[in-house]
Amino acid sequence: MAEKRNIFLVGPMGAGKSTIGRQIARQLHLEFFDSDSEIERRTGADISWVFELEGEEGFRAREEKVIEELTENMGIVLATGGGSVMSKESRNRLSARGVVVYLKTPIEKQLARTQRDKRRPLIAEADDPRKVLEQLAQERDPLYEEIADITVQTDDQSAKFVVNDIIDQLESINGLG
Ligand SMILES: Nc1ncnc2c1ncn2[C@@H]1O[C@H](COP(=O)(O)OP(=O)(O)OP(=O)(O)O)[C@@H](O)[C@H]1O
Ligand SMILES: O=C(O)C1=C[C@@H](O)[C@@H](O)[C@H](O)C1
Ligand SMILES: [Mg+2]
Repeated sequence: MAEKRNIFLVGPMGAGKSTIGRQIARQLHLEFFDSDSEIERRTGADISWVFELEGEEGFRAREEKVIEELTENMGIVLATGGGSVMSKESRNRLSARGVVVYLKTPIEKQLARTQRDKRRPLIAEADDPRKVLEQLAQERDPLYEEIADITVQTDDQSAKFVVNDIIDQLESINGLG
């Protein structure tokens, strides 16, 4: 049997990491984790509450710890938070311990997909969410690219199409599929 490797999804807010990660896990019969949900489970508070109480710095420390622990697994799918790649330690752990899938998504789509969601305090409270997303993209795109083994455009493709595309690409990588 092929070795069970991890699949890690990275990319910006609204790229579809949680949605697509969950579907990949279901199709491949792997366990699914989401670093944002894990932080919420452990703290008993939602993401915006953690930001409010502990600041972004406190949230990032929790995120790094969750990624450190979850990447110790074997054979999971992990949807990471959009800013997790800001940590060099997390980038190292993600690229060493699984196949990294980058969901590349234009700002326009990110805006449309994140409109009614309170889980993203960085844009929920911004006067100009577009500008925030542009600044984050400038800073983070090179970091997503740096660790990506597979890059998938999620522009106009349905979540189902993106899931199948990723599974096809995973199958051509040694040890998966
Ligand atoms: N390919 C797609 N086509 C259309 N809608 C999508 C697609 N992928 C995700 N969505 C929708 O976009 C919204 C945001 O997706 P999701 O929460 O999975 O993003 P995310 O990458 O996990 O964001 P975050 O980094 O903030 O956790 C959801 O409502 C989801 O249903
Ligand atoms: O891009 C980001 O910095 C974030 C993305 C979300 O997944 C959450 O982790 C949080 O809202 C911060
Ligand atoms: Mg998510």
